[in-house]
Amino acid sequence: MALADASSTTITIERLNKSYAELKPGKAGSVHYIIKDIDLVIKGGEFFVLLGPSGCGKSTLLNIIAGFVSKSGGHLRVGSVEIEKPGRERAVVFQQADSSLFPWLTVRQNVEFGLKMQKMPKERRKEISDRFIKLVGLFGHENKLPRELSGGMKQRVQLARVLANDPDILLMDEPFGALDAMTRRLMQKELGQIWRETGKTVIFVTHDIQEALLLGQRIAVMSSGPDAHISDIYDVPLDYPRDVSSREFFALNRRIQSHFDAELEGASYP
Ligand SMILES: Nc1ncnc2c1ncn2[C@@H]1O[C@H](COP(=O)(O)OP(=O)(O)OP(=O)(O)O)[C@@H](O)[C@H]1O
Repeated sequence: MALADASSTTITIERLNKSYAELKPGKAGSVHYIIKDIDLVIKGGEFFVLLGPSGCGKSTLLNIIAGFVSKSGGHLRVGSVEIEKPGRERAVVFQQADSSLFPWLTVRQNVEFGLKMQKMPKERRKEISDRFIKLVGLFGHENKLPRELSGGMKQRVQLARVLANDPDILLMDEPFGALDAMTRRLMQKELGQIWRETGKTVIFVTHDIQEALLLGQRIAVMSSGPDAHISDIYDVPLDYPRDVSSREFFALNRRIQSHFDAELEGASYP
């Protein structure tokens, strides 16, 4: 895999808004903002984490970057190109693999799907799928159908398929949220290694502070919605692989936790 050119994969977000028409009685005709006036620059090659409480708008922001959801205002550029729709340089790994895998295709056929669409010759496709099937630890399972796999294995197929397509930008929406603790840790390690090897830009959504600290170079904390915005950005100046038991890790964890505690104080569900 070639290292991506950093400037062409820098993501620039300016005063980005997403609003929907208000449906509550008495408010018809007005709009409510899910996210409001978000400004961010995510550098090419960066591992960037979006951290925030459930329902704050993380997936909405990620889906706008993916081009699946339209923005209501502001700007979003990859390199110098304004983004309005999905593109091959961006790929999404979803929280649930089930909705993204083709149930009638084997593991190998799922991984090779995008390459086949590009009309890549069979031998080259096999070389690539072999590499990523091995990388995610599914060697020996390549002829199984999704229904014959565990949840964690399906999630790994999804990751292998996305990586096989070699996008410059990986958009990951709580991709390990449904996995057991051990598989989750393994996948986090694999992802960290892949990122270090390839220089891809990664935007990783999570609500887990420890996961954010294990993976991210920077962690953007989103405020709880409505009108969600980036309330703070933390640099994580720790070497990889990170040691959860180190004093620095623990201190950062506590700092971010107290950020949330302060936000939660006085907050209530609508
Ligand atoms: N099509 C829509 N119409 C109206 N409101 C929507 C729509 N899609 C999402 N929302 C609202 O936007 C808010 C943010 O949702 P989003 O899925 O982005 O949050 P999230 O931070 O990813 O949550 P979680 O961590 O639970 O997945 C929620 O209040 C949700 O109800």
